[in-house]
Amino acid sequence: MTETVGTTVDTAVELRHVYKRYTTRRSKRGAARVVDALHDVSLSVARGEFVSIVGPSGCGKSTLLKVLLGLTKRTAGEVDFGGGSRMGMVFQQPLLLPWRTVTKNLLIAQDINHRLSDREARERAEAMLSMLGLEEFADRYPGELSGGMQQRVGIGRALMHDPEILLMDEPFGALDAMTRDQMGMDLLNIWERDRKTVLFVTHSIPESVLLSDRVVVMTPRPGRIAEVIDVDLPRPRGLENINTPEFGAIVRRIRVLLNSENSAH
Ligand SMILES: Nc1ncnc2c1ncn2[C@@H]1O[C@H](COP(=O)(O)OP(=O)(O)OP(=O)(O)O)[C@@H](O)[C@H]1O
Repeated sequence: MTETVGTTVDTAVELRHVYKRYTTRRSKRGAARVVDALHDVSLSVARGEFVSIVGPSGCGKSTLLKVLLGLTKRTAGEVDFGGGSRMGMVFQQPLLLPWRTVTKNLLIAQDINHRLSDREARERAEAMLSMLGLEEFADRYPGELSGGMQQRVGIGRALMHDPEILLMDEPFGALDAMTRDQMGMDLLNIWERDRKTVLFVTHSIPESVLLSDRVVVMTPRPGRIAEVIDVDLPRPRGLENINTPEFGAIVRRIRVLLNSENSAH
């Protein structure tokens, strides 16, 4: 591994002392409202690493992803992308266009920027559908798919342009518990294949432990990093891991951390 100053070439993204303050416009009577969403966040994510972010509602998890995406400007600090900054984003809702078929939904970005030849794009969409187990649904419309299938299309769409980093904001939050577990396993399978760097926001501590190499635990607003927990459970992992004492111990540790951070405020 070649070292450069501060980062290694194997760093996918590094945040250094990142702050985000939202300032809402002054209303007729009141003063401008200020919300400190991120406070001195420093984090280095290695290429191919799966990192989850957990923390209480409103602590700045989505803001962190938005800062990385460039959807919102950080107030201070630095962000470095070591291996390229092409990102794919998956939201809680799959946000598919109901009037386009599954294949055409995968091809949305292609139809806008024509980065690939149409043939290449079509082939990639086909390969994506087969990886997601959705070949038979290529010509169906989103409304004909279950919630889990729709979200799988959402993940496929984010992967279509081979992003260096996959950002996921509560991607399984709208699914029922069983589908959610299954989607976690599907995501792990996809990840085991090409080891994308993943930043995954979730409210579920077991989900974060099952999927991740490390779990970033954040404090209530303004979001700081309370601690980063290593999940050194062997891979490949499966749902049966959840019942092991090692798994339970890590879940408990994160829960205790979140509770103590909550009560400190
Ligand atoms: N565009 C905005 N303008 C003003 N304040 C904002 C804006 N976006 C977010 N905030 C505030 O910043 C704080 C952090 O929000 P954020 O959505 O990042 O939290 P979160 O941890 O993702 O929350 P949740 O878990 O509930 O989704 C919240 O207090 C929120 O109200």
